[in-house]
Amino acid sequence: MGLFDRIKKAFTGKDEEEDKKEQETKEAVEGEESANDAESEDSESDKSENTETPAESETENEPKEVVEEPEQEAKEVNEEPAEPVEKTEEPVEDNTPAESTEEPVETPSEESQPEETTELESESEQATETTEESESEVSEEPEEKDDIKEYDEGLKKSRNSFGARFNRFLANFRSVDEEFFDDLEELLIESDVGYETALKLSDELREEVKLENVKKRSDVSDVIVRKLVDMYDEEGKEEDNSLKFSADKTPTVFLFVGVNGAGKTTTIGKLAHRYQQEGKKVLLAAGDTFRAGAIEQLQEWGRRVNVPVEASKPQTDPASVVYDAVQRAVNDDYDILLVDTAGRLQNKEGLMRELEKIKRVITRELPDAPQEVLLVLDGSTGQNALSQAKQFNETTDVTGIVLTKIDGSSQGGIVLPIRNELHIPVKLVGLGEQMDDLRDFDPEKFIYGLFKELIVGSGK
Ligand SMILES: Nc1nc2c(ncn2[C@@H]2O[C@H](COP(=O)(O)OP(=O)(O)OP(=O)(O)O)[C@@H](O)[C@H]2O)c(=O)[nH]1
Repeated sequence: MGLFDRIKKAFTGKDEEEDKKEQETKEAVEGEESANDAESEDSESDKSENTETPAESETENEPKEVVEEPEQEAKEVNEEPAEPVEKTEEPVEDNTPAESTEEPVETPSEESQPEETTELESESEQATETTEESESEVSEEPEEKDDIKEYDEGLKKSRNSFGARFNRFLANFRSVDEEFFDDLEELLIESDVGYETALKLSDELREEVKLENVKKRSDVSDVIVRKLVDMYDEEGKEEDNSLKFSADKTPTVFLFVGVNGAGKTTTIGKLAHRYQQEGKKVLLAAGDTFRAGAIEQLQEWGRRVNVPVEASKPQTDPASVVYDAVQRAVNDDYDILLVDTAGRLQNKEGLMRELEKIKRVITRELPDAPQEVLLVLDGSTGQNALSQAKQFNETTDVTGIVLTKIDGSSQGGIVLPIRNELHIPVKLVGLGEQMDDLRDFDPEKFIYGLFKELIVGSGK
């Protein structure tokens, strides 16, 4: 089952096939009803014969109920989107292996990442065993529920912005012709799904739309959103969104790169808080010795979350600060070292050389480190974030992306080209400025947050 259907089934209890069947039943019933009406108009005497035939009167009554039921169900789901959290267990169950089973069992990551995995796995089991009871069970797992809610709220602006564009596009829909595909490409490019993705999608849709014989507005909407969601799902089959940790007792090192103001220091502060709360020994390294104030900013975060910072004077060689930090992390048995770096130097080449040097220093001391080179991108900058990612990726071995400032941004759709065109996994998402506002990236919840009305409400 594709992601579109998994989300749909999770929130409405039925997939596209079931939906289609109901639609057909409904149309059949309506057809039958109008045929019956015509018959009864034709002849008053026939009317008595019809009502006497039990088989016919049954078919007239039964399907009517089938049609009414789902409509009501869908209404409820649309009105209270955050409620059916228990139902999200199903898509998560389908996708979990791709995301989390690859994590090495012995690594410390077990303590952070798999917390969710275990929770989701046990939820899945419960789901198959006791679907009826799960509503009350979910209330005992507020963390999961809050997580969905945060994605839901954080992506509201992105969702509304795409939804508004999409509705305008649908309002103009007359028939599936060349103008339709031109408008579709424009819509997708405007919506930041990425140029290549937009063209690929519209090409694939040409075929699919023909095959599926799309005529109605709701069909068009369904086919487009399904394709968008399933293409994203498909492109991510090999993607591992979990953070990697040291496989032995040596410290794990995460190196943070990205342009000024993207949110590196804030993300480091949030992560330090997370691992500190989990009982890990965390050290920060102030590797941005270039920007005035950057060291103090990191030290301020260190004080807030009660984590030490290895720092030196401004303008010192950042590689030497990082060297000191690695030595300290090894000698004092730290679990995690988070390294801040400069977002800008005199020129791009200089910056990239500096990053390479920092990386070499780390690897010389700890051959398996850094376990992650995390590129921090300001998610609210849309296409700009995408081109930054392309540039960084050309010169630095980026292992994952942190997408910040998704809260209040209308550019959440940027996750689509990041995956479809760059193939770098998003690993963390910033959903606010506070220390708790950082989430492990969950592609399914993110996609639900982006398109929920268009998926859940599709075909209605
Ligand atoms: N709303 C929101 N704001 C964020 C988020 N992450 C960071 N910010 C804000 O973005 C601004 C810049 O963040 P920094 O962490 O200083 O960015 P930086 O990449 O370290 O910047 P430099 O130190 O200049 O290289 C700050 O005001 C943060 O509070 C987020 O997820 N959501």
